Amino acid sequence: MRLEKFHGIIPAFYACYDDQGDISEARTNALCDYLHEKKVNGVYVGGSSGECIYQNLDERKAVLSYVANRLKGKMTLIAHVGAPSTRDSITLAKHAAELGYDALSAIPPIYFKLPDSSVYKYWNEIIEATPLEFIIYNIPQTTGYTLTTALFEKLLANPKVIGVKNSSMPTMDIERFKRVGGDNVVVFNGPDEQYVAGRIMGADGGIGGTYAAMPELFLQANEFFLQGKFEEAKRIQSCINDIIIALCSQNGSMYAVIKEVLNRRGVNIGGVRGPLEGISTEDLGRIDSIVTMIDEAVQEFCK
Ligand SMILES: CC(=O)N[C@@H]([C@@H](O)[C@H](O)[C@H](O)CO)[C@@H](O)CC(=O)C(=O)O
Repeated sequence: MRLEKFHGIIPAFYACYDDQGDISEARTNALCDYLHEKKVNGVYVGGSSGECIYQNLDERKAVLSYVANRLKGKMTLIAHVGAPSTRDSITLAKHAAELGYDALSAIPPIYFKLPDSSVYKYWNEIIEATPLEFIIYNIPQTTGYTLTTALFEKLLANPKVIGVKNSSMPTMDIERFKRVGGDNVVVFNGPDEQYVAGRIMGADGGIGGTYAAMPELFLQANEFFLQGKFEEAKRIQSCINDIIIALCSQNGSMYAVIKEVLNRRGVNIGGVRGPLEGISTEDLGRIDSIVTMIDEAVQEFCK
């Protein structure tokens, strides 16, 4: 199937900084190699987890280049090119197209509350800027904008629009988008806490911010789903949720905690950029327990 390359487990790629807080090519490569080794289906580069909102245009272009240079031909590559202005989004889109990304994606416009007509125009101008296919990014909790099924349907009139990454919390939204698009579109589950539920409601896979901290568990959850082992899928999701709650309950932001988890797992990608909070001394001991939770879950479920 044409869209099959977008199915499965697609981690949202993290920002990889050096010790001074600048984008690091070497650390970006290390994260690429780690995810390739884990056999994930693709990566979503430069989205929320990529801290795109805290990076300038040159930095975002550099990240897109480093990842493409390392992973092109090895897995599916999706470039998130949403930026405050249409102009910058198009610059990023053209750059991603030159690098051979498989698809583009973008959040709706941020900061000003704009009408549907402006959102439609924004996405369409990005879509028309390159030959690449496009995945809409619906994440109302951070953008304040909720994609309706009516606008989704209107966007799907353009054959370059192949799906939606849905990060809103109700799994019903996944069911509704799938209902509108059918087999010709790919719907990604966004909230990692309900990966299994999202799959049951019609998602073809997921793009998630915690996948890279525990790729084995999400790959296994996906396998359980595909094999129709719903009891096991429910149990692994429950374990994943305990881990996500722990990742989100520290003094440091979730991304800072995940980066330290990765560090303990042998991949140093630096810290986070302010205003995201870094980890505290108190967090360090608790992060040991989170790593243990992940290791034990991998032992239990991924034989
Ligand atoms: C609101 C939010 O950030 N949602 C995340 C989730 O993966 C989220 O990190 C996870 O479910 C933990 O709450 C993704 O849907 C977005 C994402 O991964 C990205 O664009 O990087």
